[in-house]
Amino acid sequence: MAANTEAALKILLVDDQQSHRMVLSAELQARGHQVLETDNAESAVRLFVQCRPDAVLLDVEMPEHNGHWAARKMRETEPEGWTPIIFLSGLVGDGDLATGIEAGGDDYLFKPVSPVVLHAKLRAMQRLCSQQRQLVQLTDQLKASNASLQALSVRDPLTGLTNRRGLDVRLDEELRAARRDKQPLTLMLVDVDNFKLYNDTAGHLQGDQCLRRIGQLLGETCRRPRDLAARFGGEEFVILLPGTSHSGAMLFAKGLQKTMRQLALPHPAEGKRCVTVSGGISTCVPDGSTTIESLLSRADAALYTAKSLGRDRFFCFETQADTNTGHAEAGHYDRDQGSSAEMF
Ligand SMILES: Nc1nc2c(ncn2[C@@H]2O[C@H](COP(=O)(O)OP(=O)(O)OP(=O)(O)O)[C@@H](O)[C@H]2O)c(=O)[nH]1
Repeated sequence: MAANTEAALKILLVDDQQSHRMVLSAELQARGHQVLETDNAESAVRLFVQCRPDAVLLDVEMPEHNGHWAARKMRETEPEGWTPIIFLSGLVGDGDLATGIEAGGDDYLFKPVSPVVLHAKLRAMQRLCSQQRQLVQLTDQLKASNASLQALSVRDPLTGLTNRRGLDVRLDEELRAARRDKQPLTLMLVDVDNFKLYNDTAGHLQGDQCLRRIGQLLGETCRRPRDLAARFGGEEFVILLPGTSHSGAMLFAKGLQKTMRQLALPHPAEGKRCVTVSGGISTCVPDGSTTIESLLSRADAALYTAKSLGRDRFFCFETQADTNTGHAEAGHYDRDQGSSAEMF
């Protein structure tokens, strides 16, 4: 490349007169630019799409379609991008200039083109182009940062589960969907038993570790795409099971208890063997009067009962069934929606 301040560009040169093209092309190539040439508007648009040049030098007066037409078409192919288009014209009227800019052109060069003016304009376009690229890059970075901030804002840092804020959003969505589709929705409040004792005996850091492990287990237990495990706060978790009936919820809870037993997290307090959890279940096909608060308060009441009955169990508000007494076992173990075993 010759000694100048322009970086090499890929330039699409469109002019129906071969002699003009030859002069300009030679001038541009002497400065190290790569030149793509064509003599008509239609093939110019095709080349523009195929080769994505860095800049376009576009004759205005051409047979068939003129340069303004080509500029319009080029702009249509890059709604979010911007490639500099400089018109080459023998016309000097204000009206022509305005029409060209209106059609998507950025500047005008009047024939015969002065090499000094040509390179000055190319440099100016390059500057604008690189600023625009930086802006696009910054915008992309900003979008990525926003997306990760958004993800962080709904994540509980200790367990990695969805936090209360994320839960509120999902609860609202699932409640609306269940109401609309007339499908059951199960909400469980899961609380670690005797956790104050755990902390008091093993210390808060060890307590955190225990919560992390339980959070992981709950997350892994929620296998269906719309199932959700969330940290409700403190040592309390929420499990949301869309499309899951009373019987399905009991089946899920029993499975969870089994996994907890297999995990056998030791409880550090004297007289205690393993960490257990209790759960309150609320299942309903929501109607117009069902709210997030009413679901949570029924699950909370059921959790209170589970605790009072001796902990290490799940209790269902609507059926008053207890996972440890076998009340709900009479053939109601199909978690799938629409089962004939549903109890509503
Ligand atoms: N380590 C740790 N402890 C927490 C966290 N959040 C809440 N806790 C503790 O969890 C304990 C909950 O105690 P309680 O509400 O009395 O419940 P519990 O001791 O589990 O008793 P039951 O629920 O009746 O079985 C309190 O000591 C809280 O300080 C946390 O993020 N990390």
